[in-house]
Amino acid sequence: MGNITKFIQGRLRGTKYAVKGALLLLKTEPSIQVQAGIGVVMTIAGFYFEITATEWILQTFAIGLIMSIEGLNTAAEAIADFVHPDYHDKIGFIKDVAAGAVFIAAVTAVIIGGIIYLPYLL
Ligand SMILES: Nc1ncnc2c1ncn2[C@@H]1O[C@H](COP(=O)(O)OP(=O)(O)OP(=O)(O)O)[C@@H](O)[C@H]1O
Repeated sequence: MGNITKFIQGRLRGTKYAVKGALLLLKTEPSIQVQAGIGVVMTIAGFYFEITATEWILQTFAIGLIMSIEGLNTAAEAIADFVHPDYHDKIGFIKDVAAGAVFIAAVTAVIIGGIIYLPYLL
């Protein structure tokens, strides 16, 4: 088998696991389910207000940003619980900063949403 074929097969396998992980997140993580729901509502709002292409890009980016960081937060929490199931200050720090990253993404998304929709509403 050629190197290129092996390379493509490896990438396809990687994509399969990545899709599996994304579906796992959507099936099992309440936070991601809420964010996906908000993403659907914002997409409907985008069609309703007929937002511009640039606004679609910003909105899609904001939704993707928050959901991907939430996924990393879930992974960090799972690693923390696996390596140290008991209470520990370091585990608390790891979980707090991971949650802080999601918060920063959420604030960013709210600001982007405000910039896009306030002119349509006012
Ligand atoms: N093992 C631990 N040691 C120290 N502090 C912890 C530990 N587990 C949780 N905490 C503290 O409790 C907070 C919440 O932790 P938890 O694992 O319940 O996350 P969560 O935000 O509720 O998770 P989810 O995203 O699943 O809702 C952490 O941010 C941390 O401050």
